[in-house]
Amino acid sequence: MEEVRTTSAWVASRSSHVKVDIQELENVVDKIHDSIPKVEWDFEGIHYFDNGPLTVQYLLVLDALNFCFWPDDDLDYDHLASSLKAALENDQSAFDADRLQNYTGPELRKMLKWPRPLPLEEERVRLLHEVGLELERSFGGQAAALVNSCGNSAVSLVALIARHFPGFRDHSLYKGHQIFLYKRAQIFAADLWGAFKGEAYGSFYDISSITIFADYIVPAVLRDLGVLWYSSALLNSIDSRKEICAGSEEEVELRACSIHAVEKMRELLATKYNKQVLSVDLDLWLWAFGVRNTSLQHHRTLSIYY
Ligand SMILES: Nc1nc2c(c(CN[C@H]3C=C[C@H](O)[C@@H]3O)cn2[C@@H]2O[C@H](COP(=O)(O)O)[C@@H](O)[C@H]2O)c(=O)[nH]1
Repeated sequence: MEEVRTTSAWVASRSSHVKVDIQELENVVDKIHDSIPKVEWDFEGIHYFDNGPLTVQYLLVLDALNFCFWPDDDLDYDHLASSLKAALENDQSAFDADRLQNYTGPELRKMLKWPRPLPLEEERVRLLHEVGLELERSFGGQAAALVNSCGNSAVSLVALIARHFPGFRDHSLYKGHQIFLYKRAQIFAADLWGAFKGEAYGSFYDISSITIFADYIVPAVLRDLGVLWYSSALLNSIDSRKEICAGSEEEVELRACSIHAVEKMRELLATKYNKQVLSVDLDLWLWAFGVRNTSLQHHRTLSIYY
């Protein structure tokens, strides 16, 4: 994920709406270095897990739909994860590749037990079809086969997903440069690692290469911690719940500076305190803090990527 790291750093070195406050970042690191909060994967108890290939299929479907909940005040990630789990428990073939290719919007809504159209529903359906079609065409219909072909490398898995599934190619243009963020592809690797506790389908020798997952929760937490500084215009937009356009400088800076800030935290933990920490662990700590603190305002961007 060198591209994610270097292109995010590139944005952070030229950004004007968002800045990483290195002094505040150091203060946070000084505070947490001897008791880095560890949050367990599935601390909520909402995910499907059977220790086998069906779990891999479930996680790929979950992460294909893991974006943009905020337009509906009542919808959140927990609801998605737990309703997909219930659907699979009720019908073990619900996520078979041929079934994925045929869901309609109303059927998806029914599966998720949601009484009204989902945010970006047509996109969600299209992305499900894309996953089903490509799984069938290249991996015998099995997400587990996709994972098996990456040689226990999370980096290869992310690259493979980006190559096969256009909907996972999370990138942006910023001042003419291509910036790679790969939120859903990376979170799929991290979910496997977390669910299978680093064994079997979750065994990756290079899990430390994964960065955080630039969504709309983590930037809000980093702002709350003082690690990210926002311009007053951006602060106003976020606090007044104004939509921020996908691909705008503000949006790219929010996401890229979040990635860069957490990479800097890791670096400091290693150089100042000799502590080797994974971005995946820092991400889960920050994200869990963010979703428990519902008063934090987050940026609102219509996007299929996060
Ligand atoms: N950075 C980061 N972003 C994450 C997650 C997760 C869930 N990961 C699971 C894995 C193990 C744990 O047990 C978690 O359950 C979801 N999101 C993002 O949050 C947003 C949804 O927010 P809200 O509208 O409040 O539900 C949306 O952009 C969604 O894509 C994460 O881990 N890291």
